[in-house]
Amino acid sequence: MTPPDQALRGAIDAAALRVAQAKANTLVEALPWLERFRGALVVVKYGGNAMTDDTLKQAFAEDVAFLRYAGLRPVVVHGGGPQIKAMLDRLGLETEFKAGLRVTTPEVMDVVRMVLTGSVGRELVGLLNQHGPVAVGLSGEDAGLFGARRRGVTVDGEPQDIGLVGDVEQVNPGAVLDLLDAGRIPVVSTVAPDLDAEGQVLNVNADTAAAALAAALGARKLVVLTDVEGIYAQWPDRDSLLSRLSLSRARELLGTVDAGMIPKLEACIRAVEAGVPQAHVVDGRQPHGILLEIFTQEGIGTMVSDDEDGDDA
Ligand SMILES: Nc1ncnc2c1ncn2[C@@H]1O[C@H](COP(=O)(O)OP(=O)(O)O)[C@@H](O)[C@H]1O
Ligand SMILES: CC(=O)N[C@@H](CCC(=O)OP(=O)(O)O)C(=O)O
Repeated sequence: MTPPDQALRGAIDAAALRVAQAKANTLVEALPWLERFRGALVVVKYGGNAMTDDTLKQAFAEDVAFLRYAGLRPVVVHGGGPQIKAMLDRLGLETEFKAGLRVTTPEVMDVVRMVLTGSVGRELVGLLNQHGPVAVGLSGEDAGLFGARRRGVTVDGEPQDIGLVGDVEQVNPGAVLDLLDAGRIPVVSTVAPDLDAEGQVLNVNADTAAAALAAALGARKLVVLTDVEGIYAQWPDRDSLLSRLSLSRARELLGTVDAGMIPKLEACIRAVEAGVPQAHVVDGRQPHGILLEIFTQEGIGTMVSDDEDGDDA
């Protein structure tokens, strides 16, 4: 007869095996996606409010490291609006947003550069490098990565000056490609030299910079993380979440989305127009949202593609 302690060990071993088998099944379910995306270049835009929680930051770093070790080539472009605001508050400087973009004086520009490149980028590099010496930070100023031109906005039909804010007009992706070829994860902050004023740098919205970079790199996907489930047809009606959007429907929707979603939707449209097959707006509050998007049939969030039959709106 089996002694009681051995019978117990048998039961525990069987339970542990079942758990291990479930894990193996999960890994095997990801196999078709691993095959499909092996070597694929994916630009992930991380920022805003999805970047303020420590647990979510760790999960983000795990996801990006996972992509790298699974054989994809992730590139991170980060924002840092809340972190810039916190530093401006500490310094007693006020700023306002017009059409989703920060009005940027020379004083504010110094803070934006210091926070994005000197603090937020450094922190992300540190988190990623907990998984191996893979991440390298750079800004749009490094190796001529970005060239930008000043832009204004239109509010209620009136053109308005917003100071040292630019749009990326030139991308020289050599430095990013060198890092990818060396097996690194580039982490890009979106401060960019002004093409019209030597020595001047401009504040570039991170969503639009991510789109420009994804286009220049010929990325397979652009994934924009945010603080809602995706793009809603009738914001804030929570029943109107869109899972797929064609380019033409996305362009129509631009007229109806508000503030923060404008640069994200614009970014998806620009990337897809420039040949990126799929651009996604994904909930960054959902731990491991990037993996859910890339490695599951259902995906999450909203996908913009040039498939005109691909609407669910
Ligand atoms: N149609 C829409 N679908 C989803 N969100 C929308 C829409 N229109 C406006 N929004 C707003 O856009 C916000 C996301 O933009 P923002 O706060 O700038 O994001 P982040 O901080 O992630 O960069 C959402 O929290 C929501 O309040
Ligand atoms: C011109 C402009 O608005 N630039 C942004 C750059 C950072 C950013 O885009 O950060 P999020 O992705 O976190 O919003 C800013 O100053 O806040």
